[in-house]
Amino acid sequence: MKIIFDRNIPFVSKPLSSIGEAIPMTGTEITNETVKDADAIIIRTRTRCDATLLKDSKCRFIGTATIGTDHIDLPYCASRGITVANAPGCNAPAVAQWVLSAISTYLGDTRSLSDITLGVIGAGNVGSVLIRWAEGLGIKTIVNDPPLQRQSSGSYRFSSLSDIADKCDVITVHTPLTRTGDHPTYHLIDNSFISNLKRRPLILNAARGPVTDTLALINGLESGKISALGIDCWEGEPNINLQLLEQALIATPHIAGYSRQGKIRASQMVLDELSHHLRLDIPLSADAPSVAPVPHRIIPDMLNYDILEDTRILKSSPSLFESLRNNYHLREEPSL
Ligand SMILES: NC(=O)c1ccc[n+]([C@@H]2O[C@H](COP(=O)([O-])OP(=O)(O)OC[C@H]3O[C@@H](n4cnc5c(N)ncnc54)[C@H](O)[C@@H]3O)[C@@H](O)[C@H]2O)c1
Ligand SMILES: O=C(O)[C@H](O)[C@H](O)COP(=O)(O)O
Repeated sequence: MKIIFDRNIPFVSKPLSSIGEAIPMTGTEITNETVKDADAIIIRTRTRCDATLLKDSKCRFIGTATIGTDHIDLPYCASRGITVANAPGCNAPAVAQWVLSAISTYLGDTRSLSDITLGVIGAGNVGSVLIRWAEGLGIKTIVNDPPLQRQSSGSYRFSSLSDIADKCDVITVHTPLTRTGDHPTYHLIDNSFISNLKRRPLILNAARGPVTDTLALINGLESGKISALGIDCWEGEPNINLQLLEQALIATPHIAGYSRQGKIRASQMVLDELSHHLRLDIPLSADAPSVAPVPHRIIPDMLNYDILEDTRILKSSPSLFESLRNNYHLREEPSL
């Protein structure tokens, strides 16, 4: 059994070595040539899994230690009988921590959290933790999620995007990146949405860069329709738009989900899925300490994340985008 894994995924090396030849590689070393004779690969968002990578490979399992799967050509994998597993929700609390820290930083001492209305677009794993924590902190929330609404889930009172544009002081996106289907999210936040904003909101993107249109964000800031931006996910990463970087209040190198707990959960989830795929009697266990349950509610003191320090570092060294991610100190999530 040969398994190739991204060397930046913590806590998997030992367990994988216990079941076969486990080879660590950087995301860019994982190529068609190197995966040809691999049975399984364990990757991050930095390895694009499509025909170019997988053609003529014997790989039948892809585990991505991430929430997002937009770097994987799912139809192609299905057509080749390749099982794909991700880590749903693994780092949702870390992203919620990033959003609430961004909002606190934006408000400073001038307004309190209970003064604002937060628009959450996408109420899945990340959005739902964020909504619960935000409401516990006294923030009013307005939720938009047409696919969830269509399933007539009773969890939220759903609103339209135009309601969000009308009523929100902060707007944050937590959708997958999709280009097809009934509700595509590519450039969901575009010139037309921004032209309808009524309250000069802070706009946050810790989902995927192309969910917001970079030029529309810059125009919105310059025209005064938007009062500030917080960007963790960028179009064209790692070659990000330097004007957007300069103008954003919060600017981080796609590390909103980078908590110690999130990484442990992600590693354990992909190992569980690999165990299932291989029908191992004893599931693989991540070589990591256990993680406390996610708190139902948090208090402001539990946010304790200096998002401006991460912003300062990226603004001073944008060309190090990828290396800042690879060497990021893993944050502690809010915990009781
Ligand atoms: N910045 C980071 O480090 C980081 C970390 C984790 C996840 N993410 C990204 O955050 C996003 C959300 O992750 P998640 O785990 O909550 O995903 P999820 O699949 O659990 O939830 C996404 C929600 O978005 C909704 N949605 C889909 N299309 C929509 C549309 N057009 N308008 C409104 N809502 C729509 C879905 O119905 C779903 O409820 C993903 O893009 C993921 O890749 C980023
Ligand atoms: O999809 C996710 O889970 C996040 O975007 C994740 O934090 C990206 O992590 P990476 O690919 O850098 O490990």
